[in-house]
Amino acid sequence: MVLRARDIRVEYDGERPTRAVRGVSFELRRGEVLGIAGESGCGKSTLAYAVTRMLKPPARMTGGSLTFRTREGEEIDLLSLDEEGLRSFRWTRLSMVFQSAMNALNPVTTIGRQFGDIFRAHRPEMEKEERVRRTRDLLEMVGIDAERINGYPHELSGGMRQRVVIAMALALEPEVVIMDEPTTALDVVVQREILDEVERLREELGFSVIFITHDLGLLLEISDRLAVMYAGEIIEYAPAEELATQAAHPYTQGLLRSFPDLTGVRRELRGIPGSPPDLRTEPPGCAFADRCEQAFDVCRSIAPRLLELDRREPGRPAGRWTAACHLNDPDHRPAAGAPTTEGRQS
Ligand SMILES: Nc1ncnc2c1ncn2[C@@H]1O[C@H](COP(=O)(O)OP(=O)(O)OP(=O)(O)O)[C@@H](O)[C@H]1O
Repeated sequence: MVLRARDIRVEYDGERPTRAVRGVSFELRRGEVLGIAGESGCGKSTLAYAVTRMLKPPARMTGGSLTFRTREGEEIDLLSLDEEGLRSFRWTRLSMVFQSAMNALNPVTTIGRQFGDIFRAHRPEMEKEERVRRTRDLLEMVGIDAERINGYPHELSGGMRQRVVIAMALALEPEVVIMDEPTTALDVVVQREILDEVERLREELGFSVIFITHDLGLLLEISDRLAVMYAGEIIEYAPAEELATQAAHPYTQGLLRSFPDLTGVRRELRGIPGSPPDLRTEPPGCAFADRCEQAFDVCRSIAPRLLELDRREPGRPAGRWTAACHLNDPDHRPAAGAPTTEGRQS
C-alpha cells in the first residue's frame, strides 16, 4: 500500500451544500494503476483535489483520513501536514497532472526555466549543470527533443505541452502520480501515444497512478483495478480485467453497454437513461434506483452498503471485489424466482 483513503467526505458550501464526495475509501498499491470512472459530476475531480489536499473554498473536507506510506516505510498522515509539509510532499512524493495542465505552463518562460524552478525549490543543492542535464533527460524521456529546453510553450503542440507537464510531474521521482483526464483535450492518436509513454515510464520508474476519466473503455485497458463512482460514492471496486465481463453493479453494467466492445464485436450501444441525482439532496435508498432497470422496493428505502463479493481474482490473491447493490446482498435481494423489476420510472 502506498496511499490509503478512508471515508473521505467533501462538501461545497452553499445555501444547500453539495455533498460531492460521500464517504469514499480506497487503497492504492505500490506500482499499480487505479482507475476512477464515472459520469460527469459524480465527484471524481473533487476526490482528486481532496487526496492532493488542493481543495479550495467553497469546497470543504468534512471527514475522512489519508495515509501515505513512503518507500522508506514511514507513514504520513496527509491531513496533519501544514503548508510547509505539503509543499515538500507535493512533487517529491505525489504529483498531479490535470486536464488543463498544458495550459498552466507559463507562456513567457522557457521550458528549461520552468523545470529549473521545480529543482531550485525542492533540490536546492543541485548545481545548474545538473539541473540542465536532468531537464534534458526528462524531455527525452517523454519523447521531446532535448533542444526544446530553450523553447517556449507556444512553440509546442498541445500533445507536446502535455508531455512536458507529465515530465515535470515525474521530475522528482514521485511515488504516486494522480492524472485527472490528462489526455481528454487531445486527439485520439496523440492520446494513445501519451498513454503508451506513461505506461512505459511507470514500468521503468515504478510509480503508482490514480487515473481519472469518464472514459471507461480507456480505463479498462490501462488500469489494474477500477473504482466506479456514482453520486459521490464508489459503487463498485474491482480488478479491471474481470470487471469488463463480470460487473456486479447495474450502473457499471450500464456504463459498459455505453461504449463499443474492445474486441470490435458489434452490439447495440445503449447509454444509461436519465441523469444523476442532484448532489444537494439526499433521498433515501440507492442513488441509482430511479435509473436502474433492476431496482426493487428496498432500493428506494435503504441505501446499499459496499459489500465484499465472493469473486475470484485469478493469480491475484490479495484482490478484493466490492459492490454497493442490494442484488448482491443476501439480506435484501429478492428470493430466486420472485420478480426483481418494478420497471424503470421515466
Ligand atoms: N466550485 C464548486 N461549487 C459548487 N459545486 C461544485 C463546485 N465544483 C464542483 N461542484 C459540484 O460537485 C459535484 C462533483 O463535481 P466534480 O467536478 O468533482 O465531478 P467529476 O466527476 O469530476 O465531473 P467532471 O468529469 O465533469 O469534472 C458536481 O455536482 C458539481 O456540480
